[in-house]
Amino acid sequence: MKISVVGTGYVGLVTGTCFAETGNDVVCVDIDANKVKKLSSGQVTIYEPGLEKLFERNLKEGRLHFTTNLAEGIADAQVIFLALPTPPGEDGSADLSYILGVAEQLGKILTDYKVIVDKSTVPVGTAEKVRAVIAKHCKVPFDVVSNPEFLREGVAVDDFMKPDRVVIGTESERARKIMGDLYAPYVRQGNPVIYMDEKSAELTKYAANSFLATKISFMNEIAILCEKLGADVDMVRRGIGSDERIGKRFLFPGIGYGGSCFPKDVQALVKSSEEVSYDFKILNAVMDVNEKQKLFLLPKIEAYFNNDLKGKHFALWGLAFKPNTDDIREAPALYIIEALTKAGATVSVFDPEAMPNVRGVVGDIVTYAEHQYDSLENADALIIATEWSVFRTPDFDKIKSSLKNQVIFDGRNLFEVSRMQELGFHYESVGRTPVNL
Ligand SMILES: O=c1ccn([C@@H]2O[C@H](COP(=O)(O)OP(=O)(O)O[C@H]3OC[C@@H](O)[C@H](O)[C@H]3O)[C@@H](O)[C@H]2O)c(=O)[nH]1
Repeated sequence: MKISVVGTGYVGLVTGTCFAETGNDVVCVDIDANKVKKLSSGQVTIYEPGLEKLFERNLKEGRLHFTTNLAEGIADAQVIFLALPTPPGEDGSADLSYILGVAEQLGKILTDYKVIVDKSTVPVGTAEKVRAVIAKHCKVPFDVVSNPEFLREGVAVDDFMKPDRVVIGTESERARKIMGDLYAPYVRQGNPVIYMDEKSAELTKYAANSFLATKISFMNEIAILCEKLGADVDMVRRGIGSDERIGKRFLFPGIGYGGSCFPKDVQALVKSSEEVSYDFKILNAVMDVNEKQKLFLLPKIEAYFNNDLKGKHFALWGLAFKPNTDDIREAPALYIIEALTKAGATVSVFDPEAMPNVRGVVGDIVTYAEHQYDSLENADALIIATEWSVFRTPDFDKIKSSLKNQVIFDGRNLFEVSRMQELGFHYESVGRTPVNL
């Protein structure tokens, strides 16, 4: 099929590349001429494991093209995906100006039937707005479909190629047929293509992310209780996770969720609820819990250093909001850096991918270690904020010989408490008994 994808950010580039991978002819459109030049010359503009190989192959085999010219980009397309940013506005509601701006242009240039697909995360009622804007100028028939994306950073290619489900929101039989044909290669393993109305599809995306965020905040509160009651959150997690009604995934406590999706989507859903005079109590609590959880380790660190962090030096392992991405948006590590430096401490950081992005945000208020063990030099303690696999089985002797104190504050429960006891570390984590030396 001939596909056009407008917007080559995270969702757009993964969507375009993965559609080309099953033989579709894909033209990606972006207003950023510099980016289009890079992409056309074979340079992938995001860090995403596994994407580069697919991208290079489909570019080389002529199934993937890039242009800044919208009319050229959609000319032969049967389906046009809108993968444009919907950043939070001042009040937390989603800013639709990019999507409606492109819809306006499409209305003026459509010359034959097209399916226009909202791929971005958009509030309920957006498909209706997109249709109205296009219809203002357009003389030919078209359909608007809501097709939310559920891919996760770090495993985006897998999530797209083998989705748990595909959600298609439209009443049009014609559009349902086209979308069904397009996604058939991705659901061969039997996962469903779920057809529904637009509004339900739009809300499905927010509800999915908000439910996962709720699950995480719930487990983080259980972790707090475990510490107060002397229970072990890892045991509780296994005890409840083996109940199929609860499920094992997204039950890991830690220092809170971050990223470009959960914080924004939970806030946007609360905002949409307020706009219809509904107080979404659970999600307000989820946001509140998560805000506090990002600094969950601070009181532990302050208590260990007698509430005086002035002149203390910390090593911080992990900056990205989660492993396998260089994304630091709403990353708990940034909040920890801010709190420590405000308290007069210094921080030496290490992350396998995200240091350039952090340097762009906080500059030189921290030092950037060449290697994870370099960050430990003369540090009073090690803090862990992201569960990169490279941190999972470190050289504990090297840690011991580098740190001033054998002290680790672990925000992602990487290590076994009993092992840390054996190794002679003072070890504090999330929802588990601390090892006090
Ligand atoms: O058990 C868990 C799982 C996740 N998390 C945290 O939750 C946050 C989100 O993790 P995800 O893997 O979902 O991150 P992503 O933002 O890439 O994906 C999320 O938003 C985009 C949607 O399309 C995805 O479906 C959704 O998972 C991370 O900060 C992670 O550290 C936990 O704290 N505990």
